[in-house]
Amino acid sequence: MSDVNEVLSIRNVSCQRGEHAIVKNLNLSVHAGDVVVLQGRSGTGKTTLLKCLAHLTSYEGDILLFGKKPQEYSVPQYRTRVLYVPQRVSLLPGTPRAFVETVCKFGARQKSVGQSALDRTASLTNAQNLAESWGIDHELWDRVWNSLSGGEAQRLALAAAVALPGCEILLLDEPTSALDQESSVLVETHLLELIRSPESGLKAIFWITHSEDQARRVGTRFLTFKGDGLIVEDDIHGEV
Ligand SMILES: Nc1ncnc2c1ncn2[C@@H]1O[C@H](COP(=O)(O)OP(=O)(O)OP(=O)(O)O)[C@@H](O)[C@H]1O
Repeated sequence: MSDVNEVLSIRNVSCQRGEHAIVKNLNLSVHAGDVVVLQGRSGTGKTTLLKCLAHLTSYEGDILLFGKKPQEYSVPQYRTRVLYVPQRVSLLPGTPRAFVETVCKFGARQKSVGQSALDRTASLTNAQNLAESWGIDHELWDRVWNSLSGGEAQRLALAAAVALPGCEILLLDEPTSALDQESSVLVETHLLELIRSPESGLKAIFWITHSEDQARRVGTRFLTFKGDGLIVEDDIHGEV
C-alpha cells in the first residue's frame, strides 16, 4: 500500500566502490518534517549516501521523490529539488551569485517552479538577506568561492540553498563544521523554523554531523554508519 505522507523513498539502495561496499541494501521512508541525522566514523559512507540521494553518483536500487525516479523529473531538475550542499564549497567554480543564477535557470525549465528574471532576483535578494542575518556582507556574493573563508563559504552556500525556489529536500554535509558556536546555532534555528513552517516548500533534511550536541538539537531521526555498508536507524538517539 502506498504511503501518502512519504516524501522520499529509499528502496534497497546499495553503493559499491571497487570491492568495497559503502552502502548495503538501505531502505528508508522519509516523511515531511524529518530531519535525518547521519553519524558515524570518518570514511563510513555518509557523504556517499548523500551523493546517491542527489543522484550525483551511481547506485543500485531505487530512490523515489514523491514516488517518481530522478529521470522522470529530468536529473538537473531533480537535483534542484533534492539539493546537495557539499562540505567543501570553496571548490565550486565562480561566485555565489553566479551559483544562485545557474541553479535558478535549471529550475526555470521545470513547469511547477517557473522562474522569471524577476523571480531570480527575488531568490538572490532572499538569500542575501538571510546570509546577512548570519553576519555575511552583500559584497561577498561577488567574490570567487575559493577566496572566501570556510565559514563565509558555508553560510553563503546554505543561504543560497535555502532561498532557492523548489528545494524540497536539503542534503547537508557537515554544514556548520567551519562555524563558531553562535553562528551554528543561528543557522540551526533558521533551518528548523523552516522545516516546521507550513508555508515552506522544504520537506525534509539529511544532516551529517560529527557533533553529538548538534545531532540532539536538530535530529528527529538518526542513522548510524557502522562501516562495511551497514547503516542502522536508532529508535531514539543513541539507542539502537
Ligand atoms: N570516488 C571514489 N572512489 C573511490 N573511493 C571513494 C570515492 N568516494 C569515496 N570513496 C571512499 O568511500 C568511503 C566512504 O567515503 P565518504 O566520503 O562517503 O565517507 P564519510 O563517512 O562521509 O567520511 P567523513 O566523515 O570523513 O566525511 C571512503 O573509504 C572513501 O575513501
